Amino acid sequence: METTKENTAFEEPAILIKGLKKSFGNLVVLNGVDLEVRKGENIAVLGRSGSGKSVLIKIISGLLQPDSGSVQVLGEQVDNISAADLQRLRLKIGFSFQSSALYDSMSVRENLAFPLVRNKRELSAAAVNTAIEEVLHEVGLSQTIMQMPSELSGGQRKRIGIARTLILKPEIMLYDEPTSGLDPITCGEINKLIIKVQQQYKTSSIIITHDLTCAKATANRIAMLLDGKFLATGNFDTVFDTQNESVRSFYDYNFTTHENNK
Ligand SMILES: Nc1ncnc2c1ncn2[C@@H]1O[C@H](COP(=O)(O)OP(=O)(O)OP(=O)(O)O)[C@@H](O)[C@H]1O
Repeated sequence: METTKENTAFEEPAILIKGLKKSFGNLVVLNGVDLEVRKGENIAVLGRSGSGKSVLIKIISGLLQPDSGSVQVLGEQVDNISAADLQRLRLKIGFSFQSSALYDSMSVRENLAFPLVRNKRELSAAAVNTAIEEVLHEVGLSQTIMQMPSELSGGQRKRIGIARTLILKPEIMLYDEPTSGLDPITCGEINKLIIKVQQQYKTSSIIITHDLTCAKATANRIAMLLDGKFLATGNFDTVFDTQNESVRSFYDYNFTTHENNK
């Protein structure tokens, strides 16, 4: 499956961040971040451990307040939004957590029904069932409907976690390390699913990852977070065709090692 390439004409931005700053005490984490995620676009955010990637997505989803700067999500100013508007906006944002965040005591069916029953109370039982069947089909796991999370593989848990997010038909997807802890073949399947979600659900996505194979496969553009700012943004080959030592060492350490280990 092919990703849409960087020069595709995307519409207005889904996420627009300007001059974003965030510190914790003396620790400056984000120091003037600018980022535009266009509608329908997948952006991979790369950066070393502790560089502020998770802080960035927490600010985008309104879980953390920035110190200064402007954060616009689907036309709403998240840095200055009422609690009710934020709650409404969050329904349009899907999170795929590193841990998959499934409820272990619930079956796959119950895990998928949960967000619908909680957020779309108007839906009939039949409509809930149809939505569950559809989304399971999309992630290729129809057969797991009656299983418990403990009976699923790591890759299957990730897929069900993504399905649970997709069932609310989000406009934005935030993937936190979607391929971490998975073998290369399962990583490839998750990468294909991320592209399928982009194409089928028309989502705009931020993919936080250390896995450069994932970034290359899934993202229209890469953004490298270094020293509190996006040092380089562009398509994969452009970003890594550089003499910048920090960017090169990130590539050499992560990608060369990863590729050689295949
Ligand atoms: N609520 C908080 N209070 C204090 N410090 C925090 C808080 N949240 C994050 N930090 C600090 O901000 C820095 C960036 O954290 P963040 O979790 O965004 O890193 P990351 O780039 O996602 O790292 P990793 O790739 O390891 O997940 C870290 O030094 C972290 O300790």
